[in-house]
Amino acid sequence: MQIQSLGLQNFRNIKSANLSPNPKLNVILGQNGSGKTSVLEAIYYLGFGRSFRSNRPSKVITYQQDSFVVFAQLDEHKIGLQKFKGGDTALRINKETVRSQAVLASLLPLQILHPEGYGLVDGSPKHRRAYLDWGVFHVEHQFHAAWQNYKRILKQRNALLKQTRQYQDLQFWDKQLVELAFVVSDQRKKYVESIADTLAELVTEFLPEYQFDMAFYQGWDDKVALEELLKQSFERDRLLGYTQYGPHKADLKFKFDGINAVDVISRGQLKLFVCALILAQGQHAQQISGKKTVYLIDDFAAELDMSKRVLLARCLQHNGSQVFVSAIEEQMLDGFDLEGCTMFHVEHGVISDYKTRVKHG
Ligand SMILES: Nc1ncnc2c1ncn2[C@@H]1O[C@H](COP(=O)(O)OP(=O)(O)OP(=O)(O)O)[C@@H](O)[C@H]1O
Repeated sequence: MQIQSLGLQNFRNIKSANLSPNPKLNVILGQNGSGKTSVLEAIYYLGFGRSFRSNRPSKVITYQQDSFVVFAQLDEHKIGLQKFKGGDTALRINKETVRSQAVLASLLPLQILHPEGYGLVDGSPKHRRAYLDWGVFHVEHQFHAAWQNYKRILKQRNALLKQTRQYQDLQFWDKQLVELAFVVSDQRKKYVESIADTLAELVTEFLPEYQFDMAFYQGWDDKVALEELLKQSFERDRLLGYTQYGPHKADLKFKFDGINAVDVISRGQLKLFVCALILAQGQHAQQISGKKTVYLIDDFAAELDMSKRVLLARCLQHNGSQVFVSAIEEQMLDGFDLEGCTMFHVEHGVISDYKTRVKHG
């Protein structure tokens, strides 16, 4: 998948911009606070319907404006998103209004690497579930509906837990919940198995000093059937006011030399590991669905020594995907082959003076 053109209106300090990105490497250069990350954030909005650095859309709309707009021409579709101060969202594909962000997401597989994004390893399990579900979503078409239905029924169950003292009142919901739990969990399990080799290869390349291992926890222990477990834990669930077991509690455990990743690796190694995780997903999605992932890399140079910058840059470029990378200065991009790339200069929210480097020979 490629973004052939990108338009922004009233997005943070960018009043208006129309860009024609390079099908391969796009470099976004600018001083601190110029608006580089905002360009990545705008693209991210198209793929995820939210920001990676603020959960309040009103913060993203340019001061004194009522909405922001981001639109892009992809290979075959034109997609657009408008967010209003009051919280409403309008989504469009080829000028038609669509209701679900999932439709846009399926057209634009996106991955991001940014300094606050290491929650994938050192944050709560919800980050790792989101990672897992991105992968399953892009290769298993039934997954999204099953997961949405599961979450809807779980909400009903949790509401009922607060109202009843009798397990019988929950039985009807639990039957449906268990059926959906198996669909969701089986697909996640298969996905983890299918991505394991690609991920292990990348981790070995980026962090050869460690023996890497990944394990999937589905959200409950297989020793007891989920239906039975829900019944057994009813009293405790009722006291807590939520359901303790099920796919909503799934997690991925990453270990290096048998020890939890967070207890072993440094910040720079964490960045490399997160990069291995997102590259593995992109490569796998491409093998299965043929769709290429677009990579957004914020502040490329931060926390990496030169040899690692070279390694990472090569990996990103050899992937053949479209990449958007931000940096303060061109010198910080050692490792990237800049021939043929497009450079955008951002200054006080104005994106200009871009040029495509001429490819020689
Ligand atoms: N809603 C808004 N309206 C107008 N300007 C905003 C809004 N939100 C943030 N800004 C400003 O937009 C600028 C863009 O910041 P952004 O994070 O994109 O910069 P950056 O180039 O990535 O900087 P850095 O290198 O420091 O990360 C900042 O100066 C910020 O003050």
